[in-house]
Amino acid sequence: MQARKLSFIGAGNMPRSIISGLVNGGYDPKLITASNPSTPKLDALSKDFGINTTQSNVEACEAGDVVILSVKPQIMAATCADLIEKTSLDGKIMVSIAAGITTDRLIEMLGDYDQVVRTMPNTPSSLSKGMTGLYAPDSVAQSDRDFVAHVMNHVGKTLWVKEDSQINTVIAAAGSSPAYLYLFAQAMQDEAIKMGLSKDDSRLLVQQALLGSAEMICHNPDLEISELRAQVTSKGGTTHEAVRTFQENNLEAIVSKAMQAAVARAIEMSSDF
Ligand SMILES: NC(=O)C1=CN([C@@H]2O[C@H](COP(=O)(O)OP(=O)(O)OC[C@H]3O[C@@H](n4cnc5c(N)ncnc54)[C@H](O)[C@@H]3O)[C@@H](O)[C@H]2O)C=CC1
Ligand SMILES: O=C(O)[C@@H]1CCC=N1
Repeated sequence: MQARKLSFIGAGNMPRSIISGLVNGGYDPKLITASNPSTPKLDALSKDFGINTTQSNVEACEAGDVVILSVKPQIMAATCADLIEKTSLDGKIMVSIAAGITTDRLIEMLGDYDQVVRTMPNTPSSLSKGMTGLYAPDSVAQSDRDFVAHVMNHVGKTLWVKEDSQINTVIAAAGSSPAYLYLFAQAMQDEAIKMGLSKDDSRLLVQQALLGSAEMICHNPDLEISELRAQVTSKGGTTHEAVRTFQENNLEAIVSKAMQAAVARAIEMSSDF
């Protein structure tokens, strides 16, 4: 696929993860520009990945064929208003990674410019183990959809959803979920420390168990996740007791409530911003 110039408006954690995955995956850093009001994050991006940087969003926008709006949802409207006032978007594909900004709202923020793709990536993108959900309105050509997916495929796997609202499910299941898994990992590490192991040894046990379990899911697509669990759970054994404890304490209900809370917040954000 022919390379295009990419610009990131906002240079925080998420764009850094994507840029890291892109450059490490062979994307030419000279084709990438990022903007941010302050310089420390830009300096780090320039030093670590050799990309172009600027403190001007307008300059970054003008440098890109594909412009990835990577600011916090709260300032998306003001950021877009500034861009459309000071420069032309003609011919550009505008991509949002923001949670809780619907595609219709994004088009509105961009002065009815409808060449937009809404995406929802996650931070493991920095290791090219990311998961990105994508949605685009009918106005976006297939070649442009393919290019945006091609960019995000540099940093992991991609999944197109058919409706804008399904991006909220992507948020709950993949955008936010690394934090749930870190919470779980942290709780396990803390308990192993209480049981007498060092912090490093506890972390090693937990990280390798999570990594191996994720790989088991990936490498056994024909097995239900519940079957993988059954393989660990010897009758009358230790796992049975631990899983029974989770289930008696409603782990599934807690996960359901937490995912619903993420979706509810995304919906709330779409009316707030
Ligand atoms: N962190 C995550 O796991 C994920 C974040 N997102 C989305 O990514 C977006 C960015 O999130 P993070 O990178 O985590 O936030 P962050 O807080 O790390 O970065 C925000 C950046 O925007 C910069 N900024 C502030 N005002 C600006 C302006 N007027 N113009 C340009 N840049 C400005 C800040 O200096 C900061 O570097 C959000 O919309 C969030 O919803 C999406 C998926 C996952
Ligand atoms: O917490 C958030 O709002 C962003 C979106 C998904 C992950 N972080």
